[in-house]
Amino acid sequence: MHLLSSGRVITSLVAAADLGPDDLVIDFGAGPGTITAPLARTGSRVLAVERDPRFVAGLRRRFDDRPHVRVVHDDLRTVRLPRRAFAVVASIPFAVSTPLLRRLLTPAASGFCRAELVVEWGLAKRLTAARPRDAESAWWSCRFALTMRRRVPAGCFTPAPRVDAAHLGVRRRSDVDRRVSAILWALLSAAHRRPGSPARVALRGVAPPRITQRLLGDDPAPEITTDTWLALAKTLATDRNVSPPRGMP
Ligand SMILES: C[S@@+](CC[C@H](N)C(=O)[O-])C[C@H]1O[C@@H](n2cnc3c(N)ncnc32)[C@H](O)[C@@H]1O
Repeated sequence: MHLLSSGRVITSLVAAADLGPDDLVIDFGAGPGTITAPLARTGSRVLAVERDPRFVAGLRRRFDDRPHVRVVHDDLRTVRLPRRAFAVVASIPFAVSTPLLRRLLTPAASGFCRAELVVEWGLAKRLTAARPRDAESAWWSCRFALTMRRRVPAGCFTPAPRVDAAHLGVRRRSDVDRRVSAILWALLSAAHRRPGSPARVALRGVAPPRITQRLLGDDPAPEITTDTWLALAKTLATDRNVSPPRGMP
Protein backbone atom coordinates (compact mmCIF):
# COMPACT_ATOMS: atom_id res chain seq x y z
CA MET A 1 0.00 0.00 0.00
CA HIS A 2 1.40 3.37 -1.05
CA LEU A 3 0.43 6.21 1.26
CA LEU A 4 0.77 9.79 0.03
CA SER A 5 3.55 11.43 2.02
CA SER A 6 4.03 14.69 0.11
CA GLY A 7 2.38 17.60 1.90
CA ARG A 8 2.67 19.66 -1.29
CA VAL A 9 0.67 17.11 -3.34
CA ILE A 10 -2.00 16.76 -0.63
CA THR A 11 -2.37 20.54 -0.32
CA SER A 12 -2.71 21.01 -4.07
CA LEU A 13 -5.26 18.16 -4.37
CA VAL A 14 -7.50 19.71 -1.73
CA ALA A 15 -7.00 23.31 -2.96
CA ALA A 16 -7.93 22.36 -6.55
CA ALA A 17 -11.26 20.96 -5.32
CA ASP A 18 -12.25 24.44 -4.08
CA LEU A 19 -14.53 23.13 -1.33
CA GLY A 20 -16.68 25.03 1.12
CA PRO A 21 -19.20 24.31 3.88
CA ASP A 22 -22.03 23.62 1.38
CA ASP A 23 -20.14 20.81 -0.33
CA LEU A 24 -20.20 17.06 0.13
CA VAL A 25 -16.89 15.37 -0.65
CA ILE A 26 -15.85 11.71 -0.64
CA ASP A 27 -12.35 10.47 0.19
CA PHE A 28 -12.28 6.94 -1.26
CA GLY A 29 -9.66 4.65 0.30
CA ALA A 30 -9.07 7.11 3.15
CA GLY A 31 -6.37 4.96 4.83
CA PRO A 32 -4.99 6.79 7.90
CA GLY A 33 -6.81 10.01 6.93
CA THR A 34 -3.97 11.88 5.23
CA ILE A 35 -6.39 13.52 2.79
CA THR A 36 -9.46 13.32 5.04
CA ALA A 37 -7.90 15.72 7.57
CA PRO A 38 -7.36 18.69 5.20
CA LEU A 39 -10.75 17.97 3.60
CA ALA A 40 -12.35 18.24 7.07
CA ARG A 41 -10.68 21.64 7.56
CA THR A 42 -12.54 23.03 4.51
CA GLY A 43 -15.77 22.71 6.52
CA SER A 44 -17.42 20.46 3.89
CA ARG A 45 -19.29 17.31 4.80
CA VAL A 46 -16.77 14.51 4.32
CA LEU A 47 -17.40 10.81 3.72
CA ALA A 48 -14.25 8.76 4.33
CA VAL A 49 -14.76 5.37 2.66
CA GLU A 50 -12.32 2.64 3.70
CA ARG A 51 -12.35 -1.14 3.44
CA ASP A 52 -9.60 -2.11 5.90
CA PRO A 53 -11.08 -2.49 9.44
CA ARG A 54 -7.84 -1.33 11.11
CA PHE A 55 -7.83 1.92 9.15
CA VAL A 56 -11.56 2.30 9.82
CA ALA A 57 -10.97 2.07 13.58
CA GLY A 58 -8.14 4.62 13.36
CA LEU A 59 -10.24 7.01 11.25
CA ARG A 60 -13.15 6.75 13.72
CA ARG A 61 -10.83 7.63 16.59
CA ARG A 62 -9.14 10.45 14.67
CA PHE A 63 -12.35 12.17 13.51
CA ASP A 64 -14.53 11.34 16.49
CA ASP A 65 -14.88 15.03 17.42
CA ARG A 66 -15.73 16.14 13.84
CA PRO A 67 -19.48 15.66 13.31
CA HIS A 68 -19.18 16.64 9.64
CA VAL A 69 -16.84 13.68 8.95
CA ARG A 70 -18.49 10.27 8.51
CA VAL A 71 -16.33 7.17 8.29
CA VAL A 72 -17.91 4.51 6.08
CA HIS A 73 -16.60 0.95 6.34
CA ASP A 74 -17.28 -0.29 2.83
CA ASP A 75 -15.84 -1.16 -0.57
CA LEU A 76 -15.50 1.77 -2.97
CA ARG A 77 -16.59 -0.49 -5.84
CA THR A 78 -20.01 -1.14 -4.32
CA VAL A 79 -20.72 1.50 -1.63
CA ARG A 80 -23.94 3.46 -2.28
CA LEU A 81 -23.17 6.84 -3.80
CA PRO A 82 -25.05 9.95 -2.63
CA ARG A 83 -27.96 11.24 -4.72
CA ARG A 84 -27.10 14.85 -3.98
CA ALA A 85 -24.24 16.65 -5.72
CA PHE A 86 -20.84 15.47 -4.52
CA ALA A 87 -17.15 15.87 -5.22
CA VAL A 88 -14.35 13.33 -4.82
CA VAL A 89 -10.80 13.94 -3.60
CA ALA A 90 -8.83 10.72 -3.28
CA SER A 91 -5.66 8.75 -3.73
CA ILE A 92 -6.72 5.16 -4.29
CA PRO A 93 -4.88 1.95 -5.16
CA PHE A 94 -4.05 1.93 -8.88
CA ALA A 95 -5.80 -1.46 -9.22
CA VAL A 96 -9.23 0.01 -8.43
CA SER A 97 -8.90 3.33 -10.33
CA THR A 98 -10.76 2.13 -13.40
CA PRO A 99 -13.67 0.51 -11.49
CA LEU A 100 -14.05 3.76 -9.51
CA LEU A 101 -13.87 5.95 -12.64
CA ARG A 102 -16.51 3.70 -14.23
CA ARG A 103 -18.84 4.27 -11.27
CA LEU A 104 -18.30 8.03 -11.37
CA LEU A 105 -18.09 8.81 -15.09
CA THR A 106 -20.23 6.24 -16.89
CA PRO A 107 -23.83 6.85 -15.69
CA ALA A 108 -25.49 9.59 -17.71
CA ALA A 109 -27.21 10.97 -14.60
CA SER A 110 -25.71 11.00 -11.11
CA GLY A 111 -24.80 13.33 -8.28
CA PHE A 112 -21.10 13.20 -9.14
CA CYS A 113 -19.85 16.57 -10.40
CA ARG A 114 -16.08 16.87 -9.93
CA ALA A 115 -12.94 15.18 -8.64
CA GLU A 116 -9.28 15.64 -7.86
CA LEU A 117 -7.66 12.21 -8.02
CA VAL A 118 -4.27 10.60 -7.78
CA VAL A 119 -4.08 7.90 -10.44
CA GLU A 120 -1.32 6.04 -12.27
CA TRP A 121 0.58 8.28 -14.71
CA GLY A 122 -0.15 6.04 -17.72
CA LEU A 123 -3.89 6.02 -17.01
CA ALA A 124 -3.97 9.83 -16.65
CA LYS A 125 -2.06 10.22 -19.95
CA ARG A 126 -4.52 7.94 -21.73
CA LEU A 127 -7.59 9.67 -20.27
CA THR A 128 -6.39 13.17 -21.13
CA ALA A 129 -5.28 12.37 -24.71
CA ALA A 130 -7.00 14.58 -27.29
CA ARG A 131 -7.99 11.43 -29.26
CA PRO A 132 -9.80 8.91 -27.00
CA ARG A 133 -8.82 5.44 -28.14
CA ASP A 134 -12.03 3.60 -27.22
CA ALA A 135 -15.74 4.33 -26.83
CA GLU A 136 -15.56 4.33 -23.02
CA SER A 137 -12.80 6.98 -22.77
CA ALA A 138 -14.58 9.06 -25.42
CA TRP A 139 -17.84 8.84 -23.46
CA TRP A 140 -16.01 10.02 -20.32
CA SER A 141 -13.99 12.82 -21.90
CA CYS A 142 -16.94 14.22 -23.85
CA ARG A 143 -19.04 14.60 -20.70
CA PHE A 144 -16.28 15.51 -18.25
CA ALA A 145 -13.30 17.80 -18.78
CA LEU A 146 -10.35 15.60 -17.77
CA THR A 147 -7.21 17.60 -16.98
CA MET A 148 -3.68 16.46 -16.23
CA ARG A 149 -2.77 18.83 -13.39
CA ARG A 150 0.74 17.52 -12.67
CA ARG A 151 2.98 14.51 -12.47
CA VAL A 152 3.25 12.96 -8.99
CA PRO A 153 6.65 11.22 -8.78
CA ALA A 154 6.83 7.81 -7.09
CA GLY A 155 8.91 9.43 -4.31
CA CYS A 156 5.78 11.30 -3.10
CA PHE A 157 4.47 7.98 -1.64
CA THR A 158 5.66 5.78 1.22
CA PRO A 159 6.69 3.20 0.20
CA ALA A 160 7.32 4.39 -3.38
CA PRO A 161 5.39 2.53 -6.09
CA ARG A 162 7.16 1.19 -9.21
CA VAL A 163 5.65 3.87 -11.44
CA ASP A 164 4.87 7.59 -11.18
CA ALA A 165 1.36 8.86 -10.61
CA ALA A 166 -0.56 11.95 -11.73
CA HIS A 167 -2.98 14.44 -10.24
CA LEU A 168 -6.05 14.29 -12.50
CA GLY A 169 -8.79 16.94 -12.41
CA VAL A 170 -12.36 16.03 -13.43
CA ARG A 171 -15.19 18.51 -14.06
CA ARG A 172 -18.66 17.72 -15.40
CA ARG A 173 -19.23 19.74 -18.59
CA SER A 174 -22.24 21.98 -18.01
CA ASP A 175 -22.98 22.30 -21.76
CA VAL A 176 -23.61 18.57 -22.34
CA ASP A 177 -27.26 17.93 -21.50
CA ARG A 178 -29.23 14.68 -21.62
CA ARG A 179 -30.16 15.04 -25.28
CA VAL A 180 -26.56 15.67 -26.37
CA SER A 181 -25.43 12.75 -24.17
CA ALA A 182 -27.99 10.36 -25.69
CA ILE A 183 -26.87 11.26 -29.21
CA LEU A 184 -23.22 11.00 -28.23
CA TRP A 185 -23.76 7.52 -26.78
CA ALA A 186 -25.36 6.32 -30.01
CA LEU A 187 -22.58 7.84 -32.14
CA LEU A 188 -19.73 6.39 -30.07
CA SER A 189 -21.29 2.93 -29.77
CA ALA A 190 -21.82 2.73 -33.53
CA ALA A 191 -18.47 4.22 -34.57
CA HIS A 192 -16.40 2.02 -32.26
CA ARG A 193 -18.17 -1.17 -33.32
CA ARG A 194 -15.82 -1.13 -36.32
CA PRO A 195 -12.95 1.06 -35.05
CA GLY A 196 -10.75 0.38 -38.12
CA SER A 197 -13.19 1.77 -40.67
CA PRO A 198 -13.89 5.48 -41.24
CA ALA A 199 -16.23 6.64 -38.47
CA ARG A 200 -18.51 8.38 -40.96
CA VAL A 201 -19.05 5.01 -42.72
CA ALA A 202 -19.80 3.25 -39.41
CA LEU A 203 -22.32 5.98 -38.63
CA ARG A 204 -24.46 5.43 -41.75
CA GLY A 205 -28.03 5.17 -40.62
CA VAL A 206 -27.19 6.82 -37.26
CA ALA A 207 -26.32 10.35 -38.40
CA PRO A 208 -26.85 12.32 -41.65
CA PRO A 209 -23.86 11.72 -44.04
CA ARG A 210 -23.58 15.43 -45.00
CA ILE A 211 -22.75 16.29 -41.37
CA THR A 212 -20.50 13.29 -40.60
CA GLN A 213 -18.57 13.82 -43.86
CA ARG A 214 -17.87 17.45 -42.97
CA LEU A 215 -16.81 16.77 -39.38
CA LEU A 216 -15.24 13.31 -39.48
CA GLY A 217 -13.76 12.92 -42.97
CA ASP A 218 -12.09 9.53 -43.42
CA ASP A 219 -10.69 9.14 -39.91
CA PRO A 220 -11.43 5.93 -38.00
CA ALA A 221 -13.09 6.35 -34.59
CA PRO A 222 -9.89 6.20 -32.43
CA GLU A 223 -8.41 9.11 -34.40
CA ILE A 224 -11.28 11.51 -33.80
CA THR A 225 -10.77 14.09 -31.07
CA THR A 226 -13.04 14.64 -28.08
CA ASP A 227 -13.76 18.14 -29.44
CA THR A 228 -14.96 16.72 -32.78
CA TRP A 229 -17.21 14.10 -31.13
CA LEU A 230 -18.70 16.86 -29.00
CA ALA A 231 -19.20 19.18 -31.98
CA LEU A 232 -20.95 16.38 -33.90
CA ALA A 233 -23.28 15.47 -31.02
CA LYS A 234 -24.14 19.13 -30.38
CA THR A 235 -24.82 19.77 -34.09
CA LEU A 236 -27.16 16.78 -34.26
CA ALA A 237 -28.87 17.81 -31.02
CA THR A 238 -29.98 21.08 -32.62
CA ASP A 239 -31.73 19.12 -35.42
CA ARG A 240 -35.30 18.46 -34.25
CA ASN A 241 -35.61 15.57 -36.76
CA VAL A 242 -33.01 13.59 -34.83
CA SER A 243 -34.68 11.68 -32.01
CA PRO A 244 -32.38 10.82 -29.10
CA PRO A 245 -31.90 7.05 -29.08
CA ARG A 246 -32.47 4.99 -25.93
CA GLY A 247 -30.02 2.74 -24.16
CA MET A 248 -27.67 5.22 -22.48
CA PRO A 249 -26.05 3.84 -19.28
C1 LIG B 1 -2.97 3.90 -1.66
S1 LIG B 1 -3.73 3.83 -0.06
C2 LIG B 1 -4.12 5.52 0.13
C3 LIG B 1 -4.47 5.95 1.50
C4 LIG B 1 -4.65 7.44 1.66
N1 LIG B 1 -5.74 7.91 0.80
C5 LIG B 1 -3.37 8.18 1.34
O1 LIG B 1 -3.33 8.81 0.31
O2 LIG B 1 -2.44 8.12 2.10
C6 LIG B 1 -5.25 3.10 -0.52
C7 LIG B 1 -6.27 2.90 0.54
O3 LIG B 1 -7.44 2.38 -0.08
C8 LIG B 1 -7.96 1.29 0.69
N2 LIG B 1 -8.67 0.43 -0.25
C9 LIG B 1 -8.13 -0.45 -1.11
N3 LIG B 1 -9.11 -1.03 -1.84
C10 LIG B 1 -10.28 -0.50 -1.41
C11 LIG B 1 -11.64 -0.71 -1.77
N4 LIG B 1 -11.97 -1.56 -2.74
N5 LIG B 1 -12.59 0.01 -1.14
C12 LIG B 1 -12.26 0.90 -0.16
N6 LIG B 1 -10.98 1.12 0.23
C13 LIG B 1 -10.00 0.44 -0.39
C14 LIG B 1 -6.75 0.67 1.32
O4 LIG B 1 -7.11 -0.05 2.49
C15 LIG B 1 -5.89 1.90 1.61
O5 LIG B 1 -6.19 2.44 2.86
